[in-house]
Amino acid sequence: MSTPQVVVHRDKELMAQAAAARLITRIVDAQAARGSASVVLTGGRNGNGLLAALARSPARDAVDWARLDLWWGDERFLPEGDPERNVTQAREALLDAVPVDPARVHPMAPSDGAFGPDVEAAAAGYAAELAAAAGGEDHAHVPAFDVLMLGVGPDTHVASLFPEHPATREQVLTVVGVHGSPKPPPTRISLTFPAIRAAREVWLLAAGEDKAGAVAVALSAPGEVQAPASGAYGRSRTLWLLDRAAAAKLPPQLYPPASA
Ligand SMILES: O=C(O)[C@H](O)[C@@H](O)[C@H](O)[C@H](O)COP(=O)(O)O
Repeated sequence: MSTPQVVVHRDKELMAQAAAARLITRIVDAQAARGSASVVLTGGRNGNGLLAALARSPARDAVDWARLDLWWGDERFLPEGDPERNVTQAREALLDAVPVDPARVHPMAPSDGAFGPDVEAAAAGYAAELAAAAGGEDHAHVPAFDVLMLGVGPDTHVASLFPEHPATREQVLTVVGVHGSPKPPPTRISLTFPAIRAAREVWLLAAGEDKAGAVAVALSAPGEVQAPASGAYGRSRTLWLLDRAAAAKLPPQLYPPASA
């Protein structure tokens, strides 16, 4: 379990730009070291804001897009192409603008796909895809993700792991169906904590004053079922990327000198 690091940026836009630059560098380093990289994307405004900033970055094509595996931390269980799906939004923000290898882009199933409306079957299908991509030395039957990104909800949820929900308690399966999500739509697919914690690095993104309470709770009162973001950590790094508004309620010892 890696101790959370906190980096605070002036505002939401700068946080997205700085996080995008950080992701480019992390991918380039992984590709230089191992010939490929593996990243888990998150939905939500901050996750998509990062992707949009990356699309505009002058360093964007330092990434070898054909040698990048892209996965999702969660997905809204909606029909293919629905504008509310995380993969739809990721494609609009970045993926349609870069030459990714379609075989290495791994969206979670839509509700009108191969598994039909059976969200548990769709979750099991994604778990099988992850297991097939895992190497022998990998943890939890998922690939050794270089970076797994997570937006943080105002209730401290990450992915589609909501406080006190069954999916948040799952300790065996790597992917589950989620019903009755407090954040619409109600039905989702989500990685679980065993899958999240198999990542080398976990980056949590939060901007805006509506996240200040969640950030302070998650970083000071660990209890992953009550505050799921507190249970999201990487094997070698856990990084909280915030803007000043989201950091405003952090205890002083956790609030570093505000970065640019
Ligand atoms: O499918 C989703 O909605 C996301 O994966 C979800 O976990 C999101 O990241 C958080 O709710 C934060 O969303 P915002 O960044 O929009 O606040």
